[in-house]
Amino acid sequence: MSTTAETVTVAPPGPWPAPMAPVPIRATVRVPGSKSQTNRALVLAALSDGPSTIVNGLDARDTRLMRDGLRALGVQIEESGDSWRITPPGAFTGGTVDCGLAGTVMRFLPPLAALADSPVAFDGDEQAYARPMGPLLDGLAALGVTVSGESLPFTVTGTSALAGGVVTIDASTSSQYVSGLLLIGARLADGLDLRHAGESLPSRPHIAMTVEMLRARGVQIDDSETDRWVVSPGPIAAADVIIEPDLSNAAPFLAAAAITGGAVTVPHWPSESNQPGMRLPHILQQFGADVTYDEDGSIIVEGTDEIDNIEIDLRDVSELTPVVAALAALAADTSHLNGVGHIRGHETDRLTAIATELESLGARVRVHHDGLVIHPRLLGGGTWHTYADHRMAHAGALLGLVVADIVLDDVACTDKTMPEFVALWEQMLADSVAASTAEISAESAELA
Ligand SMILES: O=C(O)C1=C[C@@H](OP(=O)(O)O)[C@@H](O)[C@H](O)C1
Ligand SMILES: C=C(OP(=O)(O)O)C(=O)O
Repeated sequence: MSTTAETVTVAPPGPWPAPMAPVPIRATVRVPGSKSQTNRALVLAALSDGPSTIVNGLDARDTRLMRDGLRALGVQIEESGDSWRITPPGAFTGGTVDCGLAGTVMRFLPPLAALADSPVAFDGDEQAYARPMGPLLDGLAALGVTVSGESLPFTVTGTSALAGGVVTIDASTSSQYVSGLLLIGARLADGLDLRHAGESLPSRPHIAMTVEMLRARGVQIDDSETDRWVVSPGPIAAADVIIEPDLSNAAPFLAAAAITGGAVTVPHWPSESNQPGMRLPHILQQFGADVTYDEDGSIIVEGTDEIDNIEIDLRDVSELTPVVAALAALAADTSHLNGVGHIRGHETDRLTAIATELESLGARVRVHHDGLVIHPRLLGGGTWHTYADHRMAHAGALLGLVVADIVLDDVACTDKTMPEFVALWEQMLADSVAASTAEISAESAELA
């Protein structure tokens, strides 16, 4: 039997004892659709010249907030199973948008609000007030939009007739400012000539994803110069799209095979994608796992008897950091995770959260301006705080497979991008036990 997203339920709030793996993990896990693609597809559909359909869109808190936010701006969204029909309004209306803790909502919807015919008020979870917004809001102000506030909560008062032109921002704290502005670039009278001037730019594959999805809808973008994107004015064509599985959300499942000497298969692994999870096969190989693909397009990760330490720059794929850090805490020697200073502004300050939680289990961790140095030690059980961060929950669950008595203080935060996480995880364990039992029975039958 394979573990699927359709047959599962959302985890209740409260403590969750992370189950240990009684046998090597061996399962097939179908992960739901990509958060990043879904929320881009929704925004692009709202900006398009006609109705669009999204199939296999992720149904989770971040994409619910996006759908509700778009509805507040006048967009019509009809949901029928895993097929959503999005009809853009004649003009975006004013209203109130709840961003929750979703970076894609707080960074992609203010530019749309700048096109609305009346003010749009943005709010979110209290924890989201700490997430950086300044460069995006300054970029909107440079376009002639009135913005009150520098972080959540704030109000955007735009006009449906923005001129556009040259805008320079410092996107070193999030690539999402660039993506958010690019999404509306074609709708500005003179288009958009967006430049990044700052220390360094994280998550470039996510910007490439934005550019690719805009181009697929007929938008012309010149990105031949580093850190500059020139978007020509013009219509954004409606399009019907199928969303890929969320490869970053496959990370804890694939890593489960790596740390237990098992084998996990994830179907529908794309041969090409701008999702950061495309780096996972290489990362898991660096940790010592074997990676193969079958003829049906599934990836298979198999653990070996060792977990190697690694030195890695995760700047492009920083959302993988919590799971990579958990693997590093189980490795043979010290690992260096670099290029991720900006994840202090993710769902929580992830550098501090990872260091605090790993140290509480017995590891030694040094936080520096740009990342983490993780010294593995014999780990013991304890409370693993998730800080409302879905990927901290993934990391804690992963460690719990091989370290006894880890209890996650709250696993309901996985609802942010994968409400099925606990059900999929528990099914993965049940499937592994069933696979081992079947193997033992087959061996006994052969011997008899
Ligand atoms: O555009 C996107 O969909 C995302 C961009 C990245 O943000 P940062 O550039 O802030 O890291 C990534 O970490 C986040 O999970 C999703
Ligand atoms: C950083 C993340 O999310 P967000 O889209 O809220 O920035 C993440 O999912 O790891």
